[in-house]
Amino acid sequence: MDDDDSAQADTSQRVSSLVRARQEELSRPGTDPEQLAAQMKQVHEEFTRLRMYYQFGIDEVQTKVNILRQEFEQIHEYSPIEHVRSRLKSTESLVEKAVRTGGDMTIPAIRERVHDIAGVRITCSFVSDVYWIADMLRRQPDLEVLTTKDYIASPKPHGYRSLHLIVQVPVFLSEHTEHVPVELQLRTIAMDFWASTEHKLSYKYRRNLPAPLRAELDDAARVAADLDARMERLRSEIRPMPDPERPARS
Ligand SMILES: Nc1nc2c(ncn2[C@@H]2O[C@H](COP(=O)(O)OP(=O)(O)OP(=O)(O)O)[C@@H](O)[C@H]2O)c(=O)[nH]1
Ligand SMILES: Nc1ncnc2c1ncn2[C@@H]1O[C@H](COP(=O)(O)OP(=O)(O)OP(=O)(O)O)[C@@H](O)[C@H]1O
Repeated sequence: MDDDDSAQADTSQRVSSLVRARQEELSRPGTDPEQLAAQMKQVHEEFTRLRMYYQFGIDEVQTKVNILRQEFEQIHEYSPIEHVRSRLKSTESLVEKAVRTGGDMTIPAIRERVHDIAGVRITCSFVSDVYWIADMLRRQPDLEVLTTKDYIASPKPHGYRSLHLIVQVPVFLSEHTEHVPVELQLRTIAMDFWASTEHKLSYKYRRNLPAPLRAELDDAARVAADLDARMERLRSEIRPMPDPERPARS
């Protein structure tokens, strides 16, 4: 078994033991089997509904980003958006994070403390485009920005850089409106390259990277930041930043 397999087996084991604990709790002497079955069905339904709402939240945000992207590509002949990727957190990863962060294992309590169940990642070529796109989204009246974490202005100690927004989007359902938080990660290609490599290494070494690898990554983070600064200087040759004081031409 290699490291990846054993990390996966470890998570699966933790999820199964959680389910077992829940089953044991429900099947204590005196528990009515019909009541037990009804409770298990209810848990399953709650999880299915939760995942559906968050997928709709992703769809809403992704539509907004795609509209901006197409407008730029078709009308302005320049798009600050290079790639868009979305993901709905897997049940396994959600349960693992819910356990890791501590607290009640009820759906409302998990929703309260895990804010990245729905995620959209936007990759740009240039740092100024990251902030430009974030401002465009911030100005949309139906998107409420709940939190902003600027790891570009203040990188994490190991070198991670990105702009994170938790935005809340309304999802209009048949009988009610669900306000769904979506984690938006905005970053440059260089930041994305670094983060995806660091993520793969952290996963392989279960977040305990050997010191030489950590040092190599720290250095790579500095090179990536330097590349972003150099590319930013070239950006003005491609397209000047719009003047926020001047209204756009229709
Ligand atoms: N590769 C990589 N990704 C990171 C790092 N730090 C944050 N991220 C990504 O950004 C997400 C949110 O990170 P934070 O803003 O630190 O969020 P948090 O709620 O304080 O902490 P998390 O428990 O990591 O979600 C993570 O789930 C990762 O996808 C990092 O050092 N390396
Ligand atoms: N906001 C996001 N948008 C798009 N992809 C994301 C987002 N957040 C994480 N991902 C990607 O989804 C994959 C699965 O991530 P997963 O949800 O298991 O963990 P994580 O969010 O990176 O970490 P953690 O569970 O510790 O918060 C990874 O490749 C990760 O880079």
